[in-house]
Order: sequence, then C-alpha cells, then structure tokens
Amino acid sequence: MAVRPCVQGDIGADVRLLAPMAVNGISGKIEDATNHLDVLNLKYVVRDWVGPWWKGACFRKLRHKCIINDVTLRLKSGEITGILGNSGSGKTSLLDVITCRASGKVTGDVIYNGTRCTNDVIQNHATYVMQADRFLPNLTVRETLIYSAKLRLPGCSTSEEIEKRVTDVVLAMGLKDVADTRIGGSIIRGISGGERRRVTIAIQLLKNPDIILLDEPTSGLDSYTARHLVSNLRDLARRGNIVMLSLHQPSSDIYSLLDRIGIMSKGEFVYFGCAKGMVQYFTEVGYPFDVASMDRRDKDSEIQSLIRVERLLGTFRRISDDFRRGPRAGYREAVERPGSARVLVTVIRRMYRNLFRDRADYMLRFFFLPAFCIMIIAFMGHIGTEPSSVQNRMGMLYLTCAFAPIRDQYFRERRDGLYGALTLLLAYTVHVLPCHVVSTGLHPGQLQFIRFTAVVFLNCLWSELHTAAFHGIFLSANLAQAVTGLCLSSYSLVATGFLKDLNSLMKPLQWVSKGLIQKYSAELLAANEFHGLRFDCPEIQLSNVTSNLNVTNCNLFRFHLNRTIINCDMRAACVNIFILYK
Ligand SMILES: Nc1ncnc2c1ncn2[C@@H]1O[C@H](COP(=O)(O)OP(=O)(O)OP(=O)(O)O)[C@@H](O)[C@H]1O
Repeated sequence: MAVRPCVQGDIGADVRLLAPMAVNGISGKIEDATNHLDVLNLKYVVRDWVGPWWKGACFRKLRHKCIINDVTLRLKSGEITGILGNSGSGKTSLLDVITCRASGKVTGDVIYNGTRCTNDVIQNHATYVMQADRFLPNLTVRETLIYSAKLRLPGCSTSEEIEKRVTDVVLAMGLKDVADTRIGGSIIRGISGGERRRVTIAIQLLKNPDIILLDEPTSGLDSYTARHLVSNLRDLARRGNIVMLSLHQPSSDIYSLLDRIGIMSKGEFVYFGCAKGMVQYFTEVGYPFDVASMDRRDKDSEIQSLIRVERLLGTFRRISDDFRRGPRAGYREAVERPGSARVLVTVIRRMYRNLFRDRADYMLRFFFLPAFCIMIIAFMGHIGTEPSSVQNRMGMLYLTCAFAPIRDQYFRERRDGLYGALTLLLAYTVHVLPCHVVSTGLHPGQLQFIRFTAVVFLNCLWSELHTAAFHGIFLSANLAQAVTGLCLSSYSLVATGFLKDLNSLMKPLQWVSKGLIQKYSAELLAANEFHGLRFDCPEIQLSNVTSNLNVTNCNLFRFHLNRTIINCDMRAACVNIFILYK
C-alpha cells in the first residue's frame, strides 16, 4: 500500500541507525535551527500483580504489561501535535516516559537535539502540565505566578524582569481579567476551572521552555474555552516551541488547530502524521471512522476491533519503517537555576502569605489554639499537691507528648525539581515557628514554664518535620498524614511511659523507645514537672502514689518514704536532664 502519512516522513529506519551516535551526545551536523525531540523505539513495561493484594506475592500472578510498545516519533519546534486515543491507550504513559516520570522499565531513547533526555535535560528544556491543578488557594493569580517565577527563573533575574515575564505569560494565556483574583479552592470561591487550567499552564510557561507537554489540558473545559486554550498553545508553538498535548475527543475546531496528530491504540501509534492527511490515510487503508478504538462491549466486538487495530498497527509499522530522519539542531546550554537562598526565602514568604490570607487557618493557629490553652488551664488550673494530682499531671503530660500536628503540603514542585526536601523542611520549620510560641505548663515556676515550653515546642516541631518528611517520601499528602498520625500515636504509646511502665514492655519495644524523641521529651517534661514539688502524702496513701507512678515513668523518680517527694534519679535520666538539674 502506497499510503504514507505526509509529515512523518522524517523519522523511521534512519533514526534507528543514527540513534547510537545521538545517544552518546554527539549532535552531528547542524543543518537547521529547528529543535527536535526524537522518541526512538520507546518501550515501557510495568509489573502488574494479578489478584487481590492480600493473596501476597506467592499466590498472585506476576504479569509484565507492555504499556508503550516500540514508539518512534519526532516532534519539531514550531508545530503543535495532538495525541489521541481511547482511554487506556497509553497517552499519559507516553508523556510520563518522555518526562522521566515513569515507574516501570523503560527501553529506547528520548533525544533532544542530539542529547539523551535525562531528568536534568527535561527540567531545563521541557515542561509537563499534568491533569490536576494544584495551587495555594489564598494567593491571587499574579502572586502565584510571581512566586513560581522566583522559583523557576535564573537567580540573576531582577524583580522587573520577573514582573515582565509574569505579565507576558498572563497576557499570553488570556488571564488579564483575573490576574488579581484569588485562585480559590474547595471552600473559597475563586477563578473558574478553565482559568485554573490556564494558570497551571502559565506557571509552566514562565521559564520559557523549549518543549511543552500537556496531559489533557482541555478536559473539563467547555468547547469555547478548550478551543481558546489550544489556540494559545498553537501560538506558543509558532514562536518556536515544541508543543505536544494529549486530547480526549477533540472537536473539529480543535482538530483544525493541530499540525500533527498521533493516534494511539494499545500503546502504539496507528497513525502519526499531518493532521490534514489523517482522514485521507484512514480512508485509503479502509477505515474511515473511529478506527483505533477498542470496542469491549462483548467478545465478538472486541475481537473485531482487535483485528482492525492490529491491521492498522501492522500497516503503520510497515510505513514508518520507510521514514527518513531530518536534520538536527545544536544542543542549547543548560538553563540557569535560582540560588538556594532565594528559593528558600520565596517558599517561606509564599507559605506565610497563604497562611495570613487563610482566615480559618489563621484563626485556628493564632486564636483558637491559645483559647484551647485557656480551656486546659481551666481544666487543670486547680491541680493541687494531693496524691491524686500525680495522676492528673501525668495525664496532662501524656497529652502534651501525644500532640501530633498535621499539615498539608504540595509536592508537585519538588517533583518538578524546583527545590529539594531540605529546602522544603527548612521553609516549613520557619513557617510553623510562630504557631508554637504559646504554651502552658502546670508547674507555677517561671523556669519550669520556660523548660516546658521549650520541650513542647521541640516536640511539635519534630512532629511537623515528621509529617513533612513523610510527604517527601510518599509524595502524597493524604498517605503522609495518615502514616504520620499513626506513627506519632504509636511513639507516644511505647516511648513516653505515661501509659505503661517502659520496663514492662517487650524488649524490642524497649529498644525502639530508646531511639524515639518522645521518650526523652516525656522524661524531660516529667522531671521538669515533678522536680522540687512536694506532695502531701499521708503514710496511708503512699502506696497509692507510688503505684500511680509505678505504671508511669517511674524510672525517673525515687520516692522517699518520709512523706515528701521527689528526687530525680540522675542515672536514669538522659543527658539533657542531667544538664537541667545538675
Ligand atoms: N504503573 C502502572 N501499572 C499498571 N498499569 C499501568 C501503569 N501505568 C499505566 N498503566 C496502564 O496502562 C494503560 C495506559 O494508561 P494511560 O494512563 O497511559 O492511558 P491514557 O491513554 O492516558 O488513558 P486516559 O485517556 O483514560 O487517561 C492503562 O491500561 C493503565 O491502566
């Protein structure tokens, strides 16, 4: 069959021959100024366990699922390419693999202007707009873009340059009218869904990337907004960018804006070529309508559509083997990144601004928490020195140690390589500091109050950092919050000794407790609270008091049977206690 998709004639067998040279970074002869992104024999395989997870690895079948199968294509600057295909055909996976985000086994190469695309090359030259939008809801569109620009643009950029870049992007994405409107979220009403999509794209455009990849940017948009968006993207392509987007059922209006179209089915292309030639191509191969979709309604339909798709894939494979490779442009130097100090300051300022704008969060942190302290004071305020007060004090100290603040964070920027985990932790620590300056202790002494506050503060900070660290590991806010909550509660149970004598724990738990900060903060708090306190213990009640303490942190204390208490046992206390009480 002599049919050939008209534009893709620059890719194919010759690409494969030249691939080793390109992979080694030898850019070859520079014949034109066009930038090229070449995808060569790309294959993406994931391990898929069949069956419910509780059957375990032994009873489940391990299947290797080929998600992208031998895909070869070339994208050129100045063109906009749409990737179509039915659900599950592999569009998102293809974008993930190109941007080095795939989790399975990837073979083949992605080459940008003769250099293999590593994470660094992608971060410097490409941008990937994912399906979901993530923002700080209390910042305006302009503020969001300015902070993002500070994180993305080179450190030498002045405020004027940043302002100008933001203004350019705002205009390019048609966001002028909402530039000073708050973005909003699930509670606060802000800009519309279409505008949010455009802000997401605008953020990615700030660093002026050469390659713009978008995963279903039009999903959830009405046809007018979707057309407007794709038209914006085409303008960007015309300015010399490589633009590729995946699309679900685009309207004919949107079709007409695309230069090239790729149609995927079962992880392969059944067509990749010029948009105008597509209908003719499919008509000539005998499938004028909805050619690549798998019809899974029943067995017969599935077999029919499978045969059809296989025939199309076979035809296209034969054609694409004849394709020739076009010229390549030289490799551009890596883009300069902002310095770590600037990144840190920007992240902190952005967190603060969002916090101060969020009335609910602000009220909670600055008013309700102190109000809660007053409630606790009212609850515990009349605590005396009778034997039962020992138990009350222990209960209060346990609550203090079990405090587990949980905050949400976002990690897309970390995945985009804008900052590392350390920067995020530092920024987060500074950001939460003022929220922990209010504290209350039980002991009336000033020094005791200061010590109590310091320990509680460190404890809270530790819990906050724990949450942030889990966020960094799991890259999922929900999972991190759940795991952190569970971990901190378990630490308080096994390490504080307020609920159960640590000596009566199983040996492994005792070892674990020695590595937990909760153990030492509990010891500090208890020592701080009880040191120097005199309890009125009639002889008859002494056994009650000691039994109270026996089930608690009794390692720390030794009771003297002369009706007065308490003497810290320095040998059992940690170094910090030793310093405090020396
Ligand atoms: N990590 C993975 N493990 C197992 N299966 C996967 C994995 N990633 C992708 N898949 C499977 O690969 C196929 C292609 O997924 P992909 O998300 O790329 O499709 P898509 O064309 O983008 O679909 P949609 O248009 O619905 O978003 C799907 O069947 C999906 O379940």
